[in-house]
Amino acid sequence: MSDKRSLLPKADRTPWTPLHAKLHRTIRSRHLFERNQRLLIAVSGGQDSLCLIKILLDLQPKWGWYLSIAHCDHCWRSDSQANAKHVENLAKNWSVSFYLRTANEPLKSEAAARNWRYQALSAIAQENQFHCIVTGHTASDRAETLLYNLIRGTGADGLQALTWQRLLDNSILLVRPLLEITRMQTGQFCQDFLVPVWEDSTNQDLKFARNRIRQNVLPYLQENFNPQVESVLAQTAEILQAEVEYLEQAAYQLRKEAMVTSTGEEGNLYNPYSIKLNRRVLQKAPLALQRRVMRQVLQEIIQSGCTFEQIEKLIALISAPNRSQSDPFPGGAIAQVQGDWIYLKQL
Ligand SMILES: Nc1ncnc2c1ncn2[C@@H]1O[C@H](COP(=O)(O)OP(=O)(O)OP(=O)(O)O)[C@@H](O)[C@H]1O
Repeated sequence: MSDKRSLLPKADRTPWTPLHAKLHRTIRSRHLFERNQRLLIAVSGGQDSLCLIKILLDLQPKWGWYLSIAHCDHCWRSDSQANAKHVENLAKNWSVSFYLRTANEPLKSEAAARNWRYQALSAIAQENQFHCIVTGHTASDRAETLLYNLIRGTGADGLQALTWQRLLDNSILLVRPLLEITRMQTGQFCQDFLVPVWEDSTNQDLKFARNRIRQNVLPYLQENFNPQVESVLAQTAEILQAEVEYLEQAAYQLRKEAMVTSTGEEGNLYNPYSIKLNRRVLQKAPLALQRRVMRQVLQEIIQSGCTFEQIEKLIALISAPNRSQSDPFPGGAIAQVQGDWIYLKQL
């Protein structure tokens, strides 16, 4: 494995800007990266990820990172191959190693494309000893995600969905260092320093909900309610992130307590076939934590997301008469009250 540092010749570096200073500060204060770390940067060719890689290349001499670029060709658009070539050429110009993954067949939906992309990026990272994948999600993406999930009804967890760091399935860390920088700022940066952005034609396509939020809803809110709507929504996501983390930890503790049997023996937290919850313990807890415990438990037995109604059915059992039981949940499990306990069983 070559460990040639990706170091831009001085002439190719952009001058130090407030955006450089901001990102440098964010990385340091949030401990996003360490010195000399190997970082795999996911570059679509759009303004956000190009701004990201350009600034990271400029910061590289201070941090000693080894930077590489990964691009995923979804085969979605007629120009996707040309897009990939464009990113490859930029990587070559910047003397950065480049990894490409191409989908075997066109991906049908945004969600399918995203899933495939994270799998592809993880595979590249794993094969090439990167423990960290870096994406160009911005404060604007955060605001859009918050609005999108609010409309879908995901609750606080969905509203804080774009976090600074997230562990992917294979223990590779996904890091999003641009969450305090808006799309307006990345666009201005690329324009000022002639960064050749590849315009993604699907960004204009209003058949995608996210584009309608970006192009119709947010400008409307900006004009008619609050010119700073994007920043305040991103800030709300930041606040919610800490609150959700706190509540999830508290719920985990409560669940542990509720699973301890009268003999002091601990129920198996991870075995969906042996879940029993103590109603006396749950009755004393606030509703917010009761709901989170029930959601954690349900997700394990259903093996996917659960609905508000399903959670509320379980909540009702906390104070229901003895022998009450729920209707079967998807997958066939039911919940049943036996004295102080709620048992969750596969039928
Ligand atoms: N085809 C791709 N190949 C590699 N990384 C990608 C690709 N598409 C998106 N990403 C990564 O995911 C981030 C967010 O993706 P999203 O779809 O919101 O961005 P985009 O509008 O396609 O492009 P950009 O964020 O670069 O302007 C990007 O900033 C980039 O880091």
